[in-house]
Amino acid sequence: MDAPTTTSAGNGTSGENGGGWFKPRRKPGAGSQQAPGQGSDPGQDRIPGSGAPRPSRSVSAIRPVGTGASRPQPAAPAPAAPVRRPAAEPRTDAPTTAPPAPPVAEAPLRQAPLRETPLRETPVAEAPVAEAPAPEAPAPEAPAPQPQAAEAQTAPAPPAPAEPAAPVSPDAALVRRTLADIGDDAGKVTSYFYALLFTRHPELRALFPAAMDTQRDRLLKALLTAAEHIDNKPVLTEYLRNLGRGHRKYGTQASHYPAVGEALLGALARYATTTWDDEAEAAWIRTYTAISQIMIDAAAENELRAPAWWQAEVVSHDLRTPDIAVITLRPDQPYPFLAGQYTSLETPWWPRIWRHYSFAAAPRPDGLLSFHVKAVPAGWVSNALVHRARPGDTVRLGPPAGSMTVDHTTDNGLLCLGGGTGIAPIKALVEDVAEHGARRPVDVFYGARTDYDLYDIDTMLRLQQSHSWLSVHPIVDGRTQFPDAVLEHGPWNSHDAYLSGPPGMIRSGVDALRNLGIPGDRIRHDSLEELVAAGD
Ligand SMILES: NC(=O)C1=CN([C@@H]2O[C@H](COP(=O)(O)OP(=O)(O)OC[C@H]3O[C@@H](n4cnc5c(N)ncnc54)[C@H](O)[C@@H]3O)[C@@H](O)[C@H]2O)C=CC1
Repeated sequence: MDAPTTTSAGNGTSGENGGGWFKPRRKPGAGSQQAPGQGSDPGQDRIPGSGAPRPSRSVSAIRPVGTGASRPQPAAPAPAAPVRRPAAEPRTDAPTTAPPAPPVAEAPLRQAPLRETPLRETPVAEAPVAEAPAPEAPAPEAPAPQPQAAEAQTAPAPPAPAEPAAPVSPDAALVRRTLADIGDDAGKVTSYFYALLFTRHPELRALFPAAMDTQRDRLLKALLTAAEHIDNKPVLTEYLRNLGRGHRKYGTQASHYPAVGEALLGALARYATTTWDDEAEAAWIRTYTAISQIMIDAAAENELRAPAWWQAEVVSHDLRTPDIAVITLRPDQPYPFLAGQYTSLETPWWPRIWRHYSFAAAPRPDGLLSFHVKAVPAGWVSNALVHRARPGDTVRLGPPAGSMTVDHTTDNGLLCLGGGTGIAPIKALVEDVAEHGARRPVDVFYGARTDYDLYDIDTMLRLQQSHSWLSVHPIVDGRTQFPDAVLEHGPWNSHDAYLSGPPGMIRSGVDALRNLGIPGDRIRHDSLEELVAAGD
C-alpha cells in the first residue's frame, strides 16, 4: 500500500482553507431540482454506462491531502457553522465557500451510540448479483467501541438517545436533515454515488471487486452512519480510526478521499431534493472532511507499525461437517491480535472480496491462526474456503479488529454463549483465561440445531477436562431453547457475558441476560448491523 505521503494540504479540520478539501467551483445553481440537460455542462448530463443523470451542479474541486504526522494541529478550534437559513427558504446568492470546519473534538457529544459495521459472512453478503451495474464498495472494517453496550448493538436503526437529548451541533442537525430527506431513496443514492465515483475517477474502480453484490453500499453506508453520529466523538473516532486502518488493505490512499467526497456530495445534492442548499453542502463538507481526516491519520499512523495485509498459507484444512471446515493458517509475518477478535480474509478465487472470521484460538507460540468457516448458500468466500481451499493455498488477511476481549482487570466470572460457528471466538476466550492463570469461573453454553452441528464439542469438552473452572453446556435445539437455557443455571448477575453466533441468537440472548440483571456494559458481542439489514 502506498502511504498517504502528500504533505501539501492543511489539516482539513482547521478551516484554514475555508472549508477543508472542498471548494465549490461555482455558485450552486438550482441544486438537485435542476433538470438534466440544464446543468452547467451541456451535453454531459448522463453518466455513461449507468444512464444516471450527472449531478445537476458541479460539487467540488478537491486538492490533495496530507497525513496527520505532517500537519500542525490547529491552535484553536474554529466555531461551528451557524445555520444561516432554513431549508424551506428560497436560495440566495450567499457565498458558496464553506465556513471554517469545526474540529470533531469540539462537537458536543450525543448519547446515541454508533452501531458497528458488518462482521460476519452471511448469505446475503455474498448473494450473486450479476446484473448489478456498479461494484461493491470495500467493506469497512468493523469498529471497536469499548465497551460494547448490548443495547447499543441491537437496534436496527440509528437509535434515539437513551438519556436526555444532548445538544446537537448545527452541522449534525443539517446532516440529519439531509439523511431524513433522502429517506427511501437510499438505494438510488448508493447507485448514483458509485456511478459518479467511477465515472469521474475510473482509476478507483480497480480497488473494488469485479462483481457487485448487495453489499455494495458498505462504504457509503459507513460514511453516512459516521456523518449522522458526528457529534458522538469518542465512539466515532474509534470507529473511524478502525475504518481508516482497515482500508489500507484495499489500497486506499489519502488522495482517494476527496474523490469519494465529491461523489458523496454529488449524490446527496441530487437526492436530498427538498433540503439541499448552501448550508447543507457546507455542513457535509466539514463533516466529511473531519471523517476522512481521522481515517487518513489512523491509516498513516498504522502504516508505521503494521503491514496493510498479511499473506497466510493454509497449513491444515479439517472438514468437520459437509459444510464446516476448521482452517489453520500460517501468516508470513507475526500477526498480533487478542483472543475474541476477528480478521478480514480474502481468497485468491474472489479477489477484493473480504469476509470476516473470528480467531478460533488465542494467540499461539507458533503463530498459527485458526478459523471456523461454514459454507453458506451463495457465500462465495465461505464456499471457497470450505470446498476449495487446500494446504498450500495462500490467502490474505486484514488487520485484527473487535473488542469482544476478556477484561483481565476483574475476576468476574465469564458467561459465554456460542451459537453454531460462533463458538470459535468463545473457544479463544477460554484459552485466553487459561493462559492468564486466573481461577475465574467460566460457563460456556454451546448452542446448535442438532447434535451433529456441535462440530467442536470434543474440543470444548477436552478444555473442560483440563480446567476445573470451566463448565461446558451443550444445548441442542428442541430439548431446551437456546439461549434461554442459561436461565436454568446461574445466578449470572455478577458475570461478564460474551455472545457470539447468529444475530437472532445475540438479540434474544442480550434480552435474556439483561432480564437477569447483567448490565449492558458487561454484555459483549460483535456487530449485528449487517445481519439486521439482511432481515435475519
Ligand atoms: N465463523 C466465525 O468465526 C463466527 C461466526 N459467527 C456467526 O455465527 C453464526 C453461525 O451460524 P450457524 O452455525 O449457521 O448457527 P445456527 O443457525 O445453526 O444457530 C446456532 C444456534 O443459535 C440458535 N439460534 C439461531 N437463531 C436464533 C434466534 N433467532 N434466537 C435464538 N436462538 C437462535 C440456534 O437455535 C442454534 O442453537 C453466523 O451468523 C456467523 O456469522 C459469529 C462469530 C464468529
